[in-house]
Amino acid sequence: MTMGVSQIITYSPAYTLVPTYECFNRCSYCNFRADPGQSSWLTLTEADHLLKQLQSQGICEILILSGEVHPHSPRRKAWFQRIYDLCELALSRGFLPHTNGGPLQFEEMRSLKSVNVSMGLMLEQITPQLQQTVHRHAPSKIPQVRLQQLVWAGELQIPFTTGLLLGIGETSEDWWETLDAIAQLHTQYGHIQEVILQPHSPGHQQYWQAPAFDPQQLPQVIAKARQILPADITLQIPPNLVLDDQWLLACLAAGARDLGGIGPKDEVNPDYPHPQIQRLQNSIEPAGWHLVPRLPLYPQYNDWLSPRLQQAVLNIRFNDIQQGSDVLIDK
Ligand SMILES: O=c1nc2n(C[C@H](O)[C@H](O)[C@H](O)CO)c3cc(O)ccc3cc-2c(=O)[nH]1
Ligand SMILES: C[C@H]1O[C@@H](n2cnc3c(N)ncnc32)[C@H](O)[C@@H]1O
Ligand code: MET
Ligand code: SF4
Repeated sequence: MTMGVSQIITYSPAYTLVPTYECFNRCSYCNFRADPGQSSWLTLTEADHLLKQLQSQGICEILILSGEVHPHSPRRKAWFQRIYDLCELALSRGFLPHTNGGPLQFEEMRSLKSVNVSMGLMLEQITPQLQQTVHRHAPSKIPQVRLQQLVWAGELQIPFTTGLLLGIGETSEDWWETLDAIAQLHTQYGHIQEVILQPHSPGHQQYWQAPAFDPQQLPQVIAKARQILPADITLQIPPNLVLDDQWLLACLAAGARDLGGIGPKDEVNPDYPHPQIQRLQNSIEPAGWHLVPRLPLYPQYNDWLSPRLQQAVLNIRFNDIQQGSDVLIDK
C-alpha cells in the first residue's frame, strides 16, 4: 500500500506590534485606526517587555503594522524612527521583522530594508473609483501611490507581500486588473513573494455598513489569480476570515497555499480571532493537507538580505532544529 503524500500548506508563527493606531487616513472599512493624537505610541520599553515574554514560544515573525502619520507632518520623522527602532529591537531579540506601515518615502523604505527580512503593502484595488467611496478620506490608498511603493520595493530588492482587499465596492473586472498589475511588477522585478486575497470582514469599529465578502466567491478569485500570477508567487488567505471549514478547503483546492501570520490577535480584524494551529491542522488533514510553519522570508530571497539579516535567519533555523520543533520549511 502506498502512503498518500500530503501537500504542504504554510503559515507564519507571528506576533503583531502596533507602533500606533493613529492614522491620518479614514478608510471606511477600518477597525484599527484612531484619530491623530488619540493613540499613544508603543514605547521601546513596552515592546521589549512584550518581546521577552514571546521568547521560546515558537514565534519567528514580528509583524509591525501601523497607522500612519502624514508625510508632511512635523511628527513624521519621530513616527518613522519609532518603527525603525521597534524593528531593530525585535531583531536584537532574535525575531524576524516584517513591516507594513502604509506608503513610505523611498529613503524610508531603503532604511527599513536593513532591519526587515520582508515588507508589505496591500494594493487593495487599483480602480480609482474607490477614491469616491471607501477611500474618499484616504490619500494613502490612491492607486498610483501604492503602485509606486511596489516599484520602489522592486528597485530596492525588498522581498514583498501585497494583495487585494475584496468586497469594498469593486467589480470582478477590477480584480483581474489589480492582479495583472501585480503580475507585471513581478515580471519586471521578481520581488513579490506572496499575494494576500483578503475578504472584507465587517467589524465593530468601522462606519461603513456593508456585508462581508461572499466566501463562495473566494475560490473562483483564487483560481483566476493562480492563472494570472507567475507560479513563484504564493497565494495567501487568512483562515480567520474564511469561517467555514468547507470554504477553507475549497480555497486550498483552488490554489491558496499559505495562511499568513497566525498569532494571538489579528490587529486588523480584532472581531475574528485566529483559529488554533491544531484545529486548523485537524480540519485540513482529512483532505490531504499538512500545515507547516515558515519564516516571513521566502528562501529564494535569502541573497537579497544583508549579511546581518542572513545571520538572523540562520540563527532562527538553528534554534528551531535544536529545540526539535517543526522544521521550518524551505520550499
Ligand atoms: O494577521 C494579519 N496579518 C496580516 N499581514 C501579515 C502577513 O500575514 C504576514 O506578515 C506575511 O505573510 C509575512 O510573513 C499582512 C502583511 C502585509 O504585508 C500586508 C497585509 C497584511 C494583512 C494582515 C492582516 O490583515 N492580518
Ligand atoms: C492591513 C490590511 O488589512 C486590510 N483590512 C483593513 N480593514 C479590513 C477589514 N475590515 N476586513 C478585511 N481586511 C481589512 C487592508 O487590506 C489593509 O491594507
Ligand atoms: N495603514 C496601513 C495600510 O492600510 C497598514 C495597516 S491597515 C490596518 O496600508
Ligand atoms: S486601513 Fe490603514 S490606512 Fe486605512 S484607516 Fe486603517 S490604518 Fe489607516
